Amino acid sequence: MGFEKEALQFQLTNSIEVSALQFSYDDQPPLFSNFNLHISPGSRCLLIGANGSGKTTLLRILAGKHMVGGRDVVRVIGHSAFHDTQLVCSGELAYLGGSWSKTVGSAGEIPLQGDFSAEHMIFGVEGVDPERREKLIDLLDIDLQWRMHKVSDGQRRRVQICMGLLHPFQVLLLDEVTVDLDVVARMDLLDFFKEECEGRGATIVYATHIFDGLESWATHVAYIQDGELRRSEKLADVNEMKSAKNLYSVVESWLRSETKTMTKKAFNPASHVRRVPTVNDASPFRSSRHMAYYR
Ligand SMILES: Nc1ncnc2c1ncn2[C@@H]1O[C@H](COP(=O)(O)OP(=O)(O)OP(=O)(O)O)[C@@H](O)[C@H]1O
Repeated sequence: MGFEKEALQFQLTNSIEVSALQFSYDDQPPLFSNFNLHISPGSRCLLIGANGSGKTTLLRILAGKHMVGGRDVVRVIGHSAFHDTQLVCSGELAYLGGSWSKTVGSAGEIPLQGDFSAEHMIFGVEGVDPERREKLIDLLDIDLQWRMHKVSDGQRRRVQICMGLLHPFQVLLLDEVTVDLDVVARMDLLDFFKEECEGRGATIVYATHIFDGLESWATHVAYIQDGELRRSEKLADVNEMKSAKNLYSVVESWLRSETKTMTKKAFNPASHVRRVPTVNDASPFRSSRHMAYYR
């Protein structure tokens, strides 16, 4: 199936459209109920939310990894993310997730075991423009002789990222993949993403807890709380940004006000949504949304 990319590009108002999404994991209450999201072409959208708010799940749904309702619920560049498998096969929709064992863009599932070189991995991806491949190898400062089972986490991550970007994506979903990268690699990669959006009209959704350098990088923010979209707007329109030091402090204030709201709800006898905290909740081993700040 040919996608007639350029014709589509002109017609599309949104490269990502989520309409009335419902989703729950087995035997759990719904994580998303009537969730809507629209992201326009060329956007670099930060997906923000506390730990467990649903960012990874949403990105995986956008990546077509979960079937959710009919063909019109999740549309990516005009196609059903789940049903139109060509989206992923062609590399137009790429997903870079948090772990090496996950699907790497259009390259499929990457096995972890075995003594493979970086060269073997990277050159194993077919149908790639050699110039783009060289550019990425250079950008990510990859030594093709690296043995994948002997390199550091950050070096392994560079190879993973390189493979995921080999095909020129139209939509790229990033689930905190820059976490192991050093500052230079991270900034160079962010610059590359910016070029891809500005030059080719590509769209990026980036879930992260690290906000350094993102004020001037991101064009939009989408903030979710417990599976609900709280804000979705241009970064330039975020009011709090006008008086805040940086994006980090704005996000910190959003997440802190979540905690306050939750505490109020927990102590409100009329509320059946939140349970009242117990003594055990003071345990240092209990998961906390503020772990987000330390990642
Ligand atoms: N495979 C799964 N089965 C059941 N529940 C899951 C599964 N994956 C995630 N969840 C639950 O869904 C909710 C959202 O998880 P998700 O991983 O999407 O959050 P997140 O915003 O990406 O969090 P983080 O910032 O910690 O990465 C959490 O309550 C989590 O426990």
